[in-house]
Amino acid sequence: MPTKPEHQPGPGADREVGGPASTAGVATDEAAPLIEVSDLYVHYSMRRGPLARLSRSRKGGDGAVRAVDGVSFSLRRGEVLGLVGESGSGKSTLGRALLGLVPASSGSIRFDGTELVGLPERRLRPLRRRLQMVFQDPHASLNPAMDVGTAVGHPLKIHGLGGADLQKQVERALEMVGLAPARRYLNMRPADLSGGQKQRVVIARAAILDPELMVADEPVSMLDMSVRAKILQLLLDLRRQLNLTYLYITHDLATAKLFCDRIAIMYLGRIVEIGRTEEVFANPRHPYTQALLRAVPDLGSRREDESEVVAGEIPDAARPPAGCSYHPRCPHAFAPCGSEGRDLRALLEARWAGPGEVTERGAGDPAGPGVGLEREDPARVVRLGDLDAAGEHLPIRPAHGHHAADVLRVLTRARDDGPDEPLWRGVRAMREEGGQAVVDFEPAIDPGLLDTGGARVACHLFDPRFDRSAVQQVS
Ligand SMILES: Nc1ncnc2c1ncn2[C@@H]1O[C@H](COP(=O)(O)OP(=O)(O)OP(=O)(O)O)[C@@H](O)[C@H]1O
Repeated sequence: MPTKPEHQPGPGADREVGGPASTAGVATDEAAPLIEVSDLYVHYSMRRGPLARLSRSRKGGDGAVRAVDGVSFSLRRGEVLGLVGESGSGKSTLGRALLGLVPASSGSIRFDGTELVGLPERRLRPLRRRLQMVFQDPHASLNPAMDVGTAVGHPLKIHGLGGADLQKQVERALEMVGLAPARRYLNMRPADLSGGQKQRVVIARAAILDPELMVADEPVSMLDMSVRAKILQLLLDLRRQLNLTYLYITHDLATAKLFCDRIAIMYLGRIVEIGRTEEVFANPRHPYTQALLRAVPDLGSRREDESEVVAGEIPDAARPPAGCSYHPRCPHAFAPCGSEGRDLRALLEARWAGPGEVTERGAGDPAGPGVGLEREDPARVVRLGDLDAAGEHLPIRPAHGHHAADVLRVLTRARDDGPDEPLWRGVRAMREEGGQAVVDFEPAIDPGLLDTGGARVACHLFDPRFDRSAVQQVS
């Protein structure tokens, strides 16, 4: 059973069909998107093995890592789209899926009109020449025993394109990536090259096939600062020379700003914001985009508080949060975003880890009724494991020796001490029923990408169906 409802698009949450400069709708080959991704899911099954059992028993998920969880976008020819997000957001998986390196679980990837999902390997093989990837670590991408000339010529041979002029093509490719004169490099091995030179060889090896789409997965993040801009410039030069289209995968917004026409911000398998680079940087809309931008020192104009980066950790993709996946970290989360038991548990545990406080012991407390200065360990009163259950109505059993009223006391105190915690905006009621405390949450609604007149954003703050007044008071 999925732990999260399938994507429920909000109004205007139709597919992303090309950037603002897109000529979608004009019936020419130039105007047609090179890549069109629709409702793509890539889940890694963890059905077997001890890790899967642990994952299922602890978290109650279906055991699948939802690495890409309903993604739609398109890419025009010659466009550079940046895919930005923290580690674990699903960027690499999405990039690999476009090239058929990991199988899609469902959805569609149309490349120049051909559906790639479900295409048999023998029909995918000829297309691979047109789809290339550059990885983060040039050292790991090259065989240390293979000289540069052989490495760069290798893909031509594999695709049966290595004719009599193979050597000339290799030299041309090397010179195209700035390794000139090419003859000087042909017999070198990776160990003879700097990091930047190695990445140039890797790029030459991809470019020699005259590809149309290049997925560049963190292509400069392992290089010295001094060469990063040069490699990015090289990729831009190749775009012009070869009419290349790029999907540029990075966690680094500063390079994305330099390199990309459009930016897609990815969070836990979803695109949460997509728009023209200038627009996203000048007016970030999604709270996650805003937090990412604040965390980039180079983009200091938006940085209000040194300590304010993206709070908390990216959640487990095997069991994404209810509603908006970003809600547990979002200071603006409100009723529809999806408060749930896990958020309550995190809040109680954080309180317990905080400074001591005056607590009132209930009649059933083993220490006897009274008042004391101590840390209030919620586990003494509440069966914390009950808080891990999903659903709008959360029954919570009192711990041994306690009553439902004690549980409600703990919860009420937590709320009174921090009424502005976004979690409480999603709590409709706390009540007693059949000897248990029950927390009723507001229904969690999964946000779809909404048109905001600039970027498209998956955030309920931009959905006119919802009353944001509770949020405005605190933001
Ligand atoms: N082969 C795999 N089997 C199971 N889970 C995987 C596999 N590859 C990636 N994952 C999981 O899928 C999710 C997305 O990972 P992915 O590498 O695509 O993210 P990313 O944003 O590219 O992160 P990074 O920047 O660290 O590479 C993560 O939870 C990751 O642990």
